[in-house]
Amino acid sequence: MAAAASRAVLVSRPVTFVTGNAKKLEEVKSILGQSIPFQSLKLDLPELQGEPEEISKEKACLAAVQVNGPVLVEDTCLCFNALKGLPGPYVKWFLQKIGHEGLNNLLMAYEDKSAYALCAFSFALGPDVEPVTFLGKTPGKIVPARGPNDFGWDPIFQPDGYDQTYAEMPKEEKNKISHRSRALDMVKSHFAEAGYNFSTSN
Ligand SMILES: O=P(O)(O)OP(=O)(O)OP(=O)(O)OC[C@H]1O[C@@H](n2cnc3c(O)ncnc32)[C@H](O)[C@@H]1O
Ligand SMILES: [Mg+2]
Repeated sequence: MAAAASRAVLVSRPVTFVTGNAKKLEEVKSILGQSIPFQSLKLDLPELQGEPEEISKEKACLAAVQVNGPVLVEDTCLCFNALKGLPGPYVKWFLQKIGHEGLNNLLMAYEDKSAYALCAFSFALGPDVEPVTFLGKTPGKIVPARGPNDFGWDPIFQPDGYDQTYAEMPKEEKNKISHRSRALDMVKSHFAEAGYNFSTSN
């Protein structure tokens, strides 16, 4: 282990975090701080249908071709246990079409309002390199919207152990326990173990 940590792997390009979502980028910046230097690229990548891990991996492959270098992407899901994990990766379209109230109404027929937020980060060193994926999960429940409406489904997701929704929490609090920060903890460990040393001069 100590040997792995002391081995430096020089990578001639900086890591690019590719997303079309400014709010995700804001959170990733504040969670990573200076721990992983990265640049960002605003691109709305096409997304396959399927399991979160596969969608995320495929996004990384497409991003690596566009960037022609190391990329980090993520795909976020909101999964309702009563609906066997749906809407999951399709929550973006549900949110756009039926909103917070519609998402709550999907659970009207069920007593079980439990849900989980899931983030699948994928990292690829470049095109033609198999991406690695890191999953972060935060359990909670779906509630009628409370708090500022500035990021996706934050107002209707109340994490377990809290009486505030993600939207009502101070950002630093959400970032300590969120699906995104849990997945990024694993990304950080992976980078530390691999000993990557990314050039930031590109
Ligand atoms: O370009 P990408 O990175 O794909 O950005 P996106 O906005 O398309 O994001 P996703 O495909 O991952 O779809 C996830 C949906 O969930 C929303 N979302 C993502 N993370 C969230 C979070 O932490 N809290 C609330 N909503 C979130 C996001 O706005 C989308 O509507
Ligand atoms: Mg997307």
